[in-house]
Amino acid sequence: MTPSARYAAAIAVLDVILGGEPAERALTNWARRNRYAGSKDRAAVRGHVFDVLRKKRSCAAFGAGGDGRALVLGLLRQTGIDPLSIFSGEGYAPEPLTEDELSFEEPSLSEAEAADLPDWVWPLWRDGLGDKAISAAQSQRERAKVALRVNERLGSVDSALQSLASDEIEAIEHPNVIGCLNAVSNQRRLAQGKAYQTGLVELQDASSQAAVRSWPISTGDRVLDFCAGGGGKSLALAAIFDASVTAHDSVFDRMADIPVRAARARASIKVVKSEDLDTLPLFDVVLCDAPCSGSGTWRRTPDAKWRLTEDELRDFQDRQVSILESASKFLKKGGVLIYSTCSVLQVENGETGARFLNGNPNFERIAEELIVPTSENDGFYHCVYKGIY
Ligand SMILES: C[S@@+](CC[C@H](N)C(=O)[O-])C[C@H]1O[C@@H](n2cnc3c(N)ncnc32)[C@H](O)[C@@H]1O
Repeated sequence: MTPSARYAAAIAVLDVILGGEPAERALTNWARRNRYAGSKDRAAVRGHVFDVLRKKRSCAAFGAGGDGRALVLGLLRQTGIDPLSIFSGEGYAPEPLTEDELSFEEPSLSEAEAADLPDWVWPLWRDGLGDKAISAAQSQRERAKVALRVNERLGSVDSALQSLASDEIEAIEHPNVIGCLNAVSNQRRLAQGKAYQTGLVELQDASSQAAVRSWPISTGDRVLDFCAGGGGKSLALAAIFDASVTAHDSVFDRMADIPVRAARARASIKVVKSEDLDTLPLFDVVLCDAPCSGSGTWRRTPDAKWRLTEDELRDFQDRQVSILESASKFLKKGGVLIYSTCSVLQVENGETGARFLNGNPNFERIAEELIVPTSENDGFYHCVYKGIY
């Protein structure tokens, strides 16, 4: 496909997404209907679609409209690509620009438009991030890095870099987070590469890695990962602390990959059903990596940024408080309860914690950190509570 044809395809997919279809499904359906598109074409179309979704508001302002065509026009204008070179009407290119489209004046954007956030989210974002609000929002307008955690039980950073290099995957050490690498070339080879297949590296964002490393966990502690999902935190806990990790999730099937991932990492992680938790001895540490809006990771799932509603955000807080309360029942007296989200909004972070502490005065907060999203890492919040009697 020519570059113009890829943009034309992106326009078509965006129109489907704007009609209400989730982004991933719209892209998969497009690829099924257009079998001639090779893997590079699919990756390019996907890249254009996600670039637009991350910057949908500013693209609409720069493209003077809200449909796929206007959004792609707005994207090109923001990225400095001459729209005339794409909207040529030749072959499978988008139709040439109309006179209206050609008469463009640079728009003046509101703060929320420039931040590419919904109007109602912007004040919450600013309250959560203070003087970092604008830079954090800008970071969510760009593609995320591909971050890896070196499994230090299986090898060193150097051995991981060498193994990746033998598969022609170039990686560099993260500037601030120990044991974290950023894959900078041939990222699509990772999953089949030796380093990943042998468990020497695992995909995990730098902010999650930094947070896990800071937690007060000792070798041999019994840790319950109460909201384990696919097991990203369970694997990091097992690798970093050599802890005995039990994984639980209210949706058991979400943990289906944990045994395979744990075997690859040579970690021992016990996966349990909700009804079996009561039969286990109480834990030294309980982690609640709770469901949330994902506002710190919106560059990865940009359509979620535009779908979130105020009611859903309040519902998240209610669920988070209830999860903390349920999970804390499995903690030993004096144990450590850790709460984390990949959100930067106080509604889901400090406010959730305050409600939990209000109803549970037998806990005190001993540490709290909001990791601000940057080009190097996602946003992440974590808070450590200790049982005091
Ligand atoms: C943010 S995800 C967890 C991500 C995972 N810890 C990781 O690092 O890959 C939140 C998980 O919480 C689970 N969940 C939702 N409500 C829950 C509840 N009441 N009890 C336990 N888990 C719950 C969801 O099924 C989801 O898998």
